[in-house]
Amino acid sequence: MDATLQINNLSKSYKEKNKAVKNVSLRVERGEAVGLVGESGCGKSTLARIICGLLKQDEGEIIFQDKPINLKADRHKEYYRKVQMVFQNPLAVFSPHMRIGKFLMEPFLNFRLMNKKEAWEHCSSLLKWVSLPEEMMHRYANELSGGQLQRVVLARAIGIKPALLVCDEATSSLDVTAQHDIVKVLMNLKAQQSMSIVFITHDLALAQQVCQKIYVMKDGEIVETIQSHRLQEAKNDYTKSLIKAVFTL
Ligand SMILES: Nc1ncnc2c1ncn2[C@@H]1O[C@H](COP(=O)(O)OP(=O)(O)OP(=O)(O)O)[C@@H](O)[C@H]1O
Repeated sequence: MDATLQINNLSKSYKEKNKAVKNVSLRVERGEAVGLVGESGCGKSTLARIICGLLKQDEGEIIFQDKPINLKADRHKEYYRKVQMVFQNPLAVFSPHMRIGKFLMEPFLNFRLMNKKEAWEHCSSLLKWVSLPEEMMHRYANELSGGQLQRVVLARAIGIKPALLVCDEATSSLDVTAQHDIVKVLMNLKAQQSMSIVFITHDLALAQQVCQKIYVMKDGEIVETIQSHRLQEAKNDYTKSLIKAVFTL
């Protein structure tokens, strides 16, 4: 398989936190969904922000579609299009009085991928893709629920056909039904497109549902890599404790 993303020996410290990410290596194949699972504070978001080019690593290398990433160089615009991110809180993404249509159309117009009419039509069809009615193009963000807004965010991210989608606790703020809707969209995506997904969560059961492969992270390090269907064969004690917590529930 071709790798969409290869990370080699990545480390990052903050002034207040030495080695929030320690010597992390991981690989995401084309069309593969990979889970990054660990408790709060283990470094998942730091890693996500580095992958998305929002933060610079101290050490290590990111190879995207066979080329090392240097975001200072002229490839950054292309990178920001090819790598899309969905964060935990959709409310933080919208200003309340922004129309959904305007929000959805923005990247297509900014990247000059379409004219206004084409973008409108394309975005209306994206809404259908995430099971929202087309008339929502006219609605304001503050008229939608958190789950509906997150589906809009997801529609925009996948609409420009990124090679890599990074979901950082994208379902954590949602109720179970809304969470299920988002997972359904991701599963459909995986089935229909060759997009790769990095799915970041503290919820091992959810990661197992969405991903083929899971990286377990603790205190900034990857402590185990395991295929989702082989979770029961986990060797690392921390992974075992996460599994036990799921089954206790
Ligand atoms: N901007 C920052 N400045 C200083 N320390 C930070 C900063 N961002 C994160 N940290 C610290 O780095 C460590 C890793 O944080 P990070 O947010 O990456 O973890 P996480 O696994 O995503 O946790 P959560 O799920 O709670 O967001 C934590 O100890 C955190 O306090």
